[in-house]
Amino acid sequence: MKAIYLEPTVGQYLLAHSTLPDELLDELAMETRELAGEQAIMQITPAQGGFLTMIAQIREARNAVEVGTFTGYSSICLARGLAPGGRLTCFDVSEEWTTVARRYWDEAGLADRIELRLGPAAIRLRELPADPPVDLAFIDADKPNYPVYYEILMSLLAPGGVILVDNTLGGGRVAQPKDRDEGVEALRDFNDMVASDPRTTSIMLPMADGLTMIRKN
Ligand SMILES: C[S@@+](CC[C@H](N)C(=O)[O-])C[C@H]1O[C@@H](n2cnc3c(N)ncnc32)[C@H](O)[C@@H]1O
Repeated sequence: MKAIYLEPTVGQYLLAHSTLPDELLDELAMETRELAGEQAIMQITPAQGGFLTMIAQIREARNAVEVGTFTGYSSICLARGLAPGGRLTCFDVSEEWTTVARRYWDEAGLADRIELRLGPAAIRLRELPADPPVDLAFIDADKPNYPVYYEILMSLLAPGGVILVDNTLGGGRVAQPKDRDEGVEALRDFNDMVASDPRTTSIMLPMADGLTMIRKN
């Protein structure tokens, strides 16, 4: 989703003063628009992509997890930031979209670092071993299951490990108490739960549609 809290000119200025996505990511974004039409909005923004790579680099991530892969943009950004020998495990229900992701992992030379597990993530995440612990996770799938993904990942996360969660502002609707839409309420409950979790420190960033960054103490 686009940056909804910034003037477009300011958004363009920020991007022009950040490391830009390479041709492969631009090509993937273009192909996703052609294949997925309006659904292409599910893809993270270039600024978020750069941020994911940087967090993975700073964290020196060796065991990363992604919930919600779609055509692969965010997974490529995460995998590029992994420490040498690091691995990314991706979860998604869609064979159709992840076939595109697999092709781009090959093109990016990342296929040996990424494993895809197809199926409902609420079930498949539970198959992950506790050892080695997860040091970085990105949640960007079906919103009603965010609390489930969060709890499973918290149980697998190393101390100092980081979880990033996308779309936590729900188009800004979470901040409008009169909006009682079921999906908005669920997101609001999730945000309240994260903010009051004594096991973590967290910050909500106004990046794209809201990106929450959570660190396990
Ligand atoms: C917002 S898109 C992910 C976008 C991706 N991070 C990117 O940057 O391109 C959400 C993805 O979650 C997947 N998804 C939806 N429900 C799911 C579930 N129950 N378990 C696993 N994946 C699911 C969808 O198939 C879709 O590919």
